[in-house]
Amino acid sequence: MVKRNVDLRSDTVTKPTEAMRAAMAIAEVDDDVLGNDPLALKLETEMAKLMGKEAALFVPSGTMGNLISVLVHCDIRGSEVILGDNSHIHVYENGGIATIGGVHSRTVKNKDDGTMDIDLIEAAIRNPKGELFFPTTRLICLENTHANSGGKCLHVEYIDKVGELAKKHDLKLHIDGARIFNASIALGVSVDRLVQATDSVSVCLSKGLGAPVGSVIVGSKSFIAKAKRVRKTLGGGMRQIGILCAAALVAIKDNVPKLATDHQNAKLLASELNQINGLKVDPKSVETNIIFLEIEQDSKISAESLCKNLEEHGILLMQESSSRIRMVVHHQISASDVNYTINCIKQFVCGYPLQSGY
Ligand SMILES: Cc1ncc(COP(=O)(O)O)c(C=O)c1O
Ligand SMILES: C[C@@H](O)[C@H](N)C(=O)O
Repeated sequence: MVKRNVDLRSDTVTKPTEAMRAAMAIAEVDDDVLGNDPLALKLETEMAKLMGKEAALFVPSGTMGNLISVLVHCDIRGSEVILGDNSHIHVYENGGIATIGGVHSRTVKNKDDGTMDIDLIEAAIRNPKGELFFPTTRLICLENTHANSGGKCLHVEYIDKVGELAKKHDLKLHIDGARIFNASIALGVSVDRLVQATDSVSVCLSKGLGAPVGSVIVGSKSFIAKAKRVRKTLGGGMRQIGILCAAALVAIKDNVPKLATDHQNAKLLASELNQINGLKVDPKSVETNIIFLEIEQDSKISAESLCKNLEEHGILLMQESSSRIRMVVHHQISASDVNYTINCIKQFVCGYPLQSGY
């Protein structure tokens, strides 16, 4: 069997396509801090329209997109944000909203479907009468799809309800939409309708969309004007970013249509994995491109030994714990790569002979 490279660590690992590189090579550029980079303006205009918001801003990363959004909404010291205890902002962004923004986090438990119970969100909102003791709640953050729940989609009805709750209490609503296009395709709901109730969204260009770098935040003109200042303060104002925006424009055109295939390949991988003794995956729980695989307790293998063995076959996975592995499918993973991966796993876990033909 011919060894091949199959990188399932994340959808952040994709390499620019030839079409992206060609667009980058001929990109017309200017100084974006001075507001003149033509492809940045084109990308921001296109993304604002796609997301149904007044304006957009290119930022270097999804982490910075979330940080800027929270800092704009919570621009008064002593502000508090309600967010999921298993959300990316709370778990993987170095507590930046606190360490840099002085914003206090009030977590609500994320349910298995990535949502937070709406009654618990409302209960977490501080009573203004207690202002002598309490921070002031100013923002609710959701995440769609929800990565740590396995790429679960938050439905538009739920987002609308949280939006109504935010309005009722004069709060803002932000969505970490790193994979919002995955949610849109999986749910069959347009992105602009999915985020209609929000005040801001951070959209990753460099995940499922496959661009090499960047995210875009969208919101009102006033929100984006403030966001541009915070971006500059954080050192995120860059110069000839048309080179990056050129690739992003290709990514949006070429790769949004491929997300459905990513989801199919993830479901194929999950259903095949689930048939292997000692491994546990719930194929029904795979809604988009992320799979969490559990190694059963009495299994003779561990997550570490499986990852190590597969690495020898060119397959890269993300080990989450001694018994848990994450696999993320993207547009540079084919059905044949999935079958190759399954073949290698079967050989290691069950001792099946490696089938040729891959
Ligand atoms: C849900 C989610 N939000 C935000 C981010 C941050 O994006 P970046 O890695 O570009 O900072 C990631 C992962 O990278 C993510 O999975
Ligand atoms: C690990 C995390 O930061 C990244 N967003 C990923 O999903 O790979």
